[in-house]
Amino acid sequence: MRNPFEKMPTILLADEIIDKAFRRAEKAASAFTPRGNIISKARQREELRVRTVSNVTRDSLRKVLDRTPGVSTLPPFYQELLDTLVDKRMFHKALASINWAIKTIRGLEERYVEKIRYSRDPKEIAKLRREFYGRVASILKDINDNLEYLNKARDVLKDMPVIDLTLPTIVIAGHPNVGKSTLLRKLTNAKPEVATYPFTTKGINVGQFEEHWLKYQVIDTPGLLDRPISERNEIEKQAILALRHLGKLVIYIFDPSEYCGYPIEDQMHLFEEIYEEFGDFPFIVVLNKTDIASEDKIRKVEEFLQRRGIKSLRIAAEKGIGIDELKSKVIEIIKPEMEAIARSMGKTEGE
Ligand SMILES: Nc1nc2c(ncn2[C@@H]2O[C@H](COP(=O)(O)OP(=O)(O)OP(=O)(O)O)[C@@H](O)[C@H]2O)c(=O)[nH]1
Repeated sequence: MRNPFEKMPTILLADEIIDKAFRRAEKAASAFTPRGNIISKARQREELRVRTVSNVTRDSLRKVLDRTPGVSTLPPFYQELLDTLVDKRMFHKALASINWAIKTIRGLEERYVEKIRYSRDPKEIAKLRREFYGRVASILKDINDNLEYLNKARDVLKDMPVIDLTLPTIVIAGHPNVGKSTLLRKLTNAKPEVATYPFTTKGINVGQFEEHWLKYQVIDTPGLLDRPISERNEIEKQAILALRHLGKLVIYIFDPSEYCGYPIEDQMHLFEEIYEEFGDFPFIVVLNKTDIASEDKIRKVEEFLQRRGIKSLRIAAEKGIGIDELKSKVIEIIKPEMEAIARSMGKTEGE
């Protein structure tokens, strides 16, 4: 799946829509040669103006609705993300106001066309058309704040990371500088895709890799799973929730060399927090930078994990040491899921 907001158009604001609609109506009226007596001509010309203004306005607004996915139609991951990036309620309200404007303008169009058709006075006919213009303009101005809001939301949402929701997803966690991006690069052949999020200055790294003929995905979210929960704000908590919807497996990285700048005691503490938060997930714990870490520190971390009944794997991501073994472990855990996907794909193809 691609970013569901990718196709969201630039949204014209009230003044721009009004200008465009009125200009089109004048153009249509000047190119049109009405027939009949003076009353009939006035009726035809003004009806054309009213219909054109209504059509152009409603088309502009409908385009926004058509190309913007409704909140409730999105998978949970994107719903959480939406709420993290923009206010889901405001977003929903803005779309609803556009819907309201379309319906109201359509209703007014019918009423004014009818009034114009019944009027016998060219002056009154022109006045009715002006009145209709005024009402359309005021409806658009009423929803202008919402249009502005959607435009801002669009700028944020169209840059959402392209994360494939159908792929089994591995979430990488651990303190900054322990080697998360290095490991992601080693696990995935692809150049990690980086998209910026407001909750992290660095963006999110996504890489995919293929084993046999099935793909899976590795995500590293700097700023999210690398600090104690007490330091996280609401937005970050929500983003973690989004990760929970998506992830299938957590790879937790320790850096027993402490070159990352965090003593192993801090790392153990953070591990406990993440382990609790993702308690229902399978975990693979790796000890990175074993090429430079002291055996003493490595042992300390291993013993800490063993006390909790957790096995760990020694690696040195930069040198590629232990990566194959790690991949096998990943496959072992994810394989049942991959097979299920393969079965469902086979089924669809066979049908
Ligand atoms: N000696 C050694 N250095 C490593 C190893 N893995 C990563 N590094 C180094 O550790 C530093 C941090 O690695 P990153 O992969 O950027 O760490 P990160 O966890 O992604 O960092 P943030 O994105 O800042 O959270 C870099 O200078 C790497 O070159 C390793 O196995 N051995």
